[in-house]
Amino acid sequence: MNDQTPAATWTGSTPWTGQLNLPDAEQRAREAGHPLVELTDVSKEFRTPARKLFERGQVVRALDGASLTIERGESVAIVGESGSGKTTLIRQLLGLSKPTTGTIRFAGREVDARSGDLGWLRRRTGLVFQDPYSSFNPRRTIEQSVSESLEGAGVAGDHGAMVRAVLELVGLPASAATRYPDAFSGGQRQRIAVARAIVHGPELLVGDEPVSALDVLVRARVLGLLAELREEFGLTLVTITHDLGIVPQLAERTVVMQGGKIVEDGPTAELLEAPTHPYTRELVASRLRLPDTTWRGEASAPPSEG
Ligand SMILES: Nc1ncnc2c1ncn2[C@@H]1O[C@H](COP(=O)(O)OP(=O)(O)OP(=O)(O)O)[C@@H](O)[C@H]1O
Repeated sequence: MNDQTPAATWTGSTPWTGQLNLPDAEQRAREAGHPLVELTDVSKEFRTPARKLFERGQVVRALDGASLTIERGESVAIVGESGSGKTTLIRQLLGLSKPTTGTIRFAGREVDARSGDLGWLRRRTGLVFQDPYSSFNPRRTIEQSVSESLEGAGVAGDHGAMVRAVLELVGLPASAATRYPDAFSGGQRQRIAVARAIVHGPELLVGDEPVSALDVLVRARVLGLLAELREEFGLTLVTITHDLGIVPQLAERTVVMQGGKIVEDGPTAELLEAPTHPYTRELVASRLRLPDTTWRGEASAPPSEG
């Protein structure tokens, strides 16, 4: 089977039950006045290991006073050079790491990474990693891997049926559930990674370079899938990318990071057309000068579907 399937055309017979986990009317009313995500003056410092005895390691300020508000249903791209703090920002946002200073709120509720009780946030968020090859355990079936999100979010019910339904939702046959990752091409694995990130019905889907390992055609299809999921289920998307070329298709709003700071934040079209910060101007200019350097062929041949 090659990756020709149109994005998010759900033709399965089992309804995708992930959406049943969304907040009920009472909770929605309680949260109505709050943005989905709110970072206020968030900084994160790391201390690098000391090289000599009695010496203290150096402090790296990975995030420096970042404030960001994301409303429900928005799609936001986060761009910036390597080391600018993009991953650190989303790790704070998902409660995977505690900021040194500042606060993070999700739907008005404070995210405390040390509370040990972030099940509520796991249920409401999903994450897609960059590498479709290393992000799956080769010894676990697709059903086992995708089910992990349901277990992590504490979702009750028939996990097998939920996995099959979500696989169909992302354009794969339900029979993919019983196969192993090496049966799938890079693009198909990224569809499965999307399935794993949404199976439990999150409202926020975060992607850390989710398409940068894919060739241009497959990349466009996976971006199309994300756009359709957003439209159909009202998902909020936050996506890190190095590639300014995909930003117009991906997000109507772009946040530019440099040295741990958010240096520009605005509508994508305006930001690319008339960047105001010198660093954004530099990024846009270098994009225009360079060919598409991230192009790569698919690393495995498309398998045949028996
Ligand atoms: N656990 C850590 N310990 C020490 N320094 C860290 C740690 N995590 C991140 N850093 C440093 O913080 C800075 C920001 O890193 P981060 O990974 O957030 O950047 P990035 O923009 O996501 O980069 P890339 O695009 O390469 O993934 C970098 O200087 C990085 O070396």
